Amino acid sequence: MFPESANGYSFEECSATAEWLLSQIQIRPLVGIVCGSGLGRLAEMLKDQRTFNYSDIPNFPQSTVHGHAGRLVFGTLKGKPCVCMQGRFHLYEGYSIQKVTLPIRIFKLLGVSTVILTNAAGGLNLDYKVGDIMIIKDHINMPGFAGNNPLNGPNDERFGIRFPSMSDAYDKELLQLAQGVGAELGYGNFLREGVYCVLGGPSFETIAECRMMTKLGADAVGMSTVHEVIVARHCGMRVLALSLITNQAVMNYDSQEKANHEEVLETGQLRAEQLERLVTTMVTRIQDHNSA
Ligand SMILES: O=P(O)(O)O[C@H]1O[C@H](CO)[C@@H](O)[C@H]1O
Ligand code: HPA
Repeated sequence: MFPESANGYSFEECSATAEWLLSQIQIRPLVGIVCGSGLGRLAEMLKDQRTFNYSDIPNFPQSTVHGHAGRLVFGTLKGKPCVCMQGRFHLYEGYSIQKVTLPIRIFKLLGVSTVILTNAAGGLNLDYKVGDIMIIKDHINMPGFAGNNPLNGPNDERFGIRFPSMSDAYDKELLQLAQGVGAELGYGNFLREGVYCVLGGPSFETIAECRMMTKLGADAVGMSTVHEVIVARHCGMRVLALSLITNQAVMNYDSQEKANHEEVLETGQLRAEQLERLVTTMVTRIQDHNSA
């Protein structure tokens, strides 16, 4: 089955981690940010930082992937209190899906009401170019089809309901705000809106798999984010998610191209500044909501 399947953290364990963090910091974050592969510089935009290595936080898993520093950073973005994961967890690291998504529940217990997730993704849509930023409007959860869902196991109503809807996973108001801010910043010719398909990884996709995902309506493919979105929505936080298209998925048998993590990290560096500007400008404009 899946690693440590259905072994989540209890509400009390999550609360203990959140209370430990709250006892060390002055600020109360309203926005939670997750940095994708190679996109960790975003955390450096925070002012008056207080940083924790994941290894020092009770119950936290460790980052094992190059391009994911493994630090939780608290601070403000233009005065707005934020918490930022400089490095996320992935299923292929061998963690249970509940462990992968634990920080999202911690965000909730810290007082976060809006989550902004970023990721690096392969472009499936033939119109997409490397360096495009895709605002995620919907997802296809492949591990979910196989029964690997972060909400598996007993449901604790203190987090959320047993059967949460996902037709409203990506907040429409935040999506429009991202479009508006992107247009203002002059990102019109590389800002997209599309469907993200998550796979388990860590192997990249075959050509046949990429063709299949395109037929299913996916515009980009990656190995993260969706589990975090499900957990965030389950506990009532609003979600905005952005994919940086770091490489073109290989769709042709004649192609000599091969997906590789180095290219993913390099593209991250090229577009990091624009992505940072988009996220920071958005954060300053977000209206605070207590729940979705
Ligand atoms: O989704 P993030 O964390 O950005 O990372 C992406 O980059 C890695 C592959 O290069 C995979 O982990 C994929 O999911
Ligand atoms: N496939 C899966 N995950 C990814 C890719 C890809 O092409 N690029 C960045 N993350």
